[in-house]
Amino acid sequence: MATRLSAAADYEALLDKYDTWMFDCDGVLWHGDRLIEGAVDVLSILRRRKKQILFVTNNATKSRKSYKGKFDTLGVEAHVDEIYGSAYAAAVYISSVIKLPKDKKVYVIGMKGMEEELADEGVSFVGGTDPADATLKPFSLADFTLDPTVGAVVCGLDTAINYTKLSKAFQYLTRNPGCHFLATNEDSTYPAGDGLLPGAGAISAPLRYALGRDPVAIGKPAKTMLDCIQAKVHYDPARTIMVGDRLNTDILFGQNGGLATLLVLTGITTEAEITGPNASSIVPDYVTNSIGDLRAVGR
Ligand SMILES: O=C(O)[C@H](O)[C@H](O)COP(=O)(O)O
Ligand SMILES: [Mg+2]
Repeated sequence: MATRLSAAADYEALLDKYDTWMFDCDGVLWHGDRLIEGAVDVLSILRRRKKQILFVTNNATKSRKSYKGKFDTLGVEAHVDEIYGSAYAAAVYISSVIKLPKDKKVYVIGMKGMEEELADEGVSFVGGTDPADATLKPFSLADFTLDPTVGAVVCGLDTAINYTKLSKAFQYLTRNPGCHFLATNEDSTYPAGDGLLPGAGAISAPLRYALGRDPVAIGKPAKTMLDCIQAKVHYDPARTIMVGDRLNTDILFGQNGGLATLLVLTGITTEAEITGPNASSIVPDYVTNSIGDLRAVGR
């Protein structure tokens, strides 16, 4: 049963209990480019209390560096080594776990962030934001030359998705022997500034259906994301809390990692999913309406 936080003492107790605070981003800190009320104040309270802060997002559209730019633009203190996105985790997985040979490359369905993280990891890639793939012309195999050096396809949120990209990825995954099929994350929806949009999971779904094969998913709730953080940061799981808006990614990720979990209701998960007859089997330790509620502890 989740503990519903409400009194100032509830939030004060949470601050006493946890030293490391992992924050999901979309739906917790912001919607698109619009900060959620109180987010900046709460982060500065945590910093004043000398808490360790990490940002853990499944959004693969930005690299760690470009997320740092977003934080700066929004006036939120953040340091690159505090930011862990699924594009970074996917690039590290390809370079350090799969150990893709240097003469191989990745076919990217995704945006600039994925390309930047692959480049930072020294992984060659094709596709992504290449203008040649950004076409609504019918795809013809007669015009396509298979690149035998493509050893992996990585699929993330791509707001310029089209039939050409899906068809090229399909060719590599069916014709290049051993070609890895990776998804940065599988969120079904994305809490944008003014409402819900299809998420990264909705981008890889056509491929998994056409292939009859599931990708290796890198982001939350997968342990891969936590492995990526643990390789860079020391924290005590017993004194760490994951703050998120989605039960089947953020909260499950925290539970898989032995962390405490705080669900906020400013993003994907609704009240009906945590109470009543159809409540999810994924039960957070704590629930509060918004991250801004932690301002109750005072400065
Ligand atoms: O569709 C996606 O990729 C995700 O919904 C989105 O990026 C979620 O990001 P997060 O809530 O993990 O910050
Ligand atoms: Mg979120």
